Amino acid sequence: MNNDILKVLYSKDEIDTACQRLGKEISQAYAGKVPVVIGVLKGAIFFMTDIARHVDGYMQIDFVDVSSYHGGTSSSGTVELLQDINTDISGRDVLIVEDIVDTGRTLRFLLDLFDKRGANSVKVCTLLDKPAARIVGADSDFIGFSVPNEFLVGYGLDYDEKYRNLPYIGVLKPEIYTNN
Ligand SMILES: O=P(O)(O)OC[C@H]1O[C@H](OP(=O)(O)OP(=O)(O)O)[C@H](O)[C@@H]1O
Ligand code: HPA
Repeated sequence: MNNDILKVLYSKDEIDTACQRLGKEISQAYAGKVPVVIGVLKGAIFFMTDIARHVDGYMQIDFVDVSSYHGGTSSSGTVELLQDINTDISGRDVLIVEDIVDTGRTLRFLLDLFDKRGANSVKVCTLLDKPAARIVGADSDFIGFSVPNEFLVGYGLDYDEKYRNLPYIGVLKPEIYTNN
């Protein structure tokens, strides 16, 4: 285990099992449809590619890059659109794929953006949901794990751009971010 990690919250096997379950739920929800599945960079890249392989049927994929955490463990409060999707989503069924919903600000921003563009439906799949940290209302339709209000890293989630490549999700030792 990486030395900066206090404890592993979800192992690679537990994440794989959650991806299989969510893949089934999504396959059923979109049976006969071709959703536009939009991964939210950068955190959701690992989850997006894993879950897509558990969904039956056709899908189109795209990515959007937004950011609101600038190196720290708390949201700046402002969501910046760094890179937009290339797909025309008017009349389409959109599935947003997130690694984590924390304050809800990022998800609220994306839900409003895609609604304004005339999507037929916009649903959300998140691996992690942190309800105790919610500041802005933003609900997900497909949820991997409901997590405690702690700062998590691994499997896409970073602190200061580090730890994204850990194969598990862990709690970062508080001294790592309090010393910086
Ligand atoms: O619910 P919120 O408080 O808005 O937090 C959730 C968002 O924060 C993280 O992204 P971040 O802005 O850190 O960018 P990154 O994915 O590139 O790390 C995460 O990937 C979510 O998109
Ligand atoms: O717990 C978290 N860890 C990493 N990035 C995040 N972005 C929002 N919440 C988190």
